[in-house]
Amino acid sequence: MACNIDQFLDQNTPINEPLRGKYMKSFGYHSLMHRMPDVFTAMTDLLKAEQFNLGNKEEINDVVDKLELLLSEILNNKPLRKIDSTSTLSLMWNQLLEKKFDSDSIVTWFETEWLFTENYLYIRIKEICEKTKTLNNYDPFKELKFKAFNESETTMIAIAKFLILQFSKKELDNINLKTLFIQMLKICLWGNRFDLSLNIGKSKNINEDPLEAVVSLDKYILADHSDEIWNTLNVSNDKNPKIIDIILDNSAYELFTDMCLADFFITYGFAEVVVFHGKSIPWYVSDVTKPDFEHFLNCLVNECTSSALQQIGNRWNNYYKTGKFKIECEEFWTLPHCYSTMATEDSELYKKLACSQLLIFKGDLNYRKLIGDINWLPSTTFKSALCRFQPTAVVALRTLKCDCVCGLNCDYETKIDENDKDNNYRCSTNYWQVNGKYAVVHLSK
Ligand SMILES: O=P(O)(O)OC[C@@]1(O)O[C@H](CO)[C@@H](O)[C@@H]1O
Repeated sequence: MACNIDQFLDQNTPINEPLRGKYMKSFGYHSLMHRMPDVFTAMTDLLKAEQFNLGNKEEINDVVDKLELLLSEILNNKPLRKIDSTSTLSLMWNQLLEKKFDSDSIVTWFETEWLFTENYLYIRIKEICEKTKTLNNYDPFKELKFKAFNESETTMIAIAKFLILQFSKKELDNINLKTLFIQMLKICLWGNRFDLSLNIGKSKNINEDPLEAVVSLDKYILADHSDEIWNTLNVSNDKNPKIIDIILDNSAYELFTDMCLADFFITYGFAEVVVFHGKSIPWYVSDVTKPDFEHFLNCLVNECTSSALQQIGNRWNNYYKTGKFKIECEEFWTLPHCYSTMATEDSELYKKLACSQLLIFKGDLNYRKLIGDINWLPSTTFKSALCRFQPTAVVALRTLKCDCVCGLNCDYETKIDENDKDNNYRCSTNYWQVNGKYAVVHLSK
């Protein structure tokens, strides 16, 4: 053990409490103590490989040393410190750190709320790169995100061919339109399984048939509001222009599925504009930045050999050029705030989101921020877990990768027992919350 274990409790996070790494049976403890070394190894391996491309061996070695010191700080549960940078985001972080230092007697990696310290990790990584001459805009995860794109090409081609066929049909009656919507919604949901921070260093070839997967995976959805979301989409209101916002998660395959869903909204008139919200700095290994978004479109148009992907890529690139697809990377998404504080912490963003028909939050980290990273009782309703965050209709599409969940039907344990009765990998009581196998489709309006 790298740090004083007296500060740790051999239990899970207490009910209705925020997740903290000090609870040794929690995913936060496992992530900080055992997953972060893998994330750091992946970063330093990529940097060492870059030495021969960037020709700045000395500076890269210095960054590698600083990353190793940062990892040692985490594993030894050291106190957090302010960010040594003058960037706008760093100054915002330093205001939050000052408040934290004033309010909490102990501010360390494992004692402080895990949501805060895990988000803080990525601004510390940004600080290390920012202080260099040749790596100040370097994305330590870029190569991993590019590789993930190549590993998902087969499945993307299958979906592209399916979409082109659907879009070629003149008219879809309401039943077929709803069927197509739910297929796109669930392809988008399951696109969240492929998150590099969980599978760091392991290649994740995605070869499944996405349409078959939507059917076979339905039994792993523990709360499914797809029908209610469809009904909400069909309720007209006087908001103009019709905008739908997708708060993004991971690049590569997940981003592809997000754009498929966005194309459905544009093609069938549910939205005139889809606004994607990305991250302003490299985040959680595979989260989408604006360079990732534009690189992704460029890959589809110029690097793929598949005519279907080129056709879809040109279609989406045209949406992007004509303003039907927009990407915005507000600082708020790379601060540690739970979304229930958005109305006060970033009232401009809250007002902007209030103009939307629908907000679709993708993935686990967004979900955690939606529900305050609290260890709710699973039967707690999604609406109450949002703690009055409701700028407009809110959807969460999330595969469970972290031990906090809400809004589950009373039969969720029966479902899990039926699904996993033959598998002996039930290594812990909350294994189903952290292995990315189960999912929720929530709506609050
Ligand atoms: O948001 P995503 O990409 O679906 O998942 C983010 C994640 O990998 O990071 C945290 C653990 O480090 C968890 O929220 C989750 O496991």
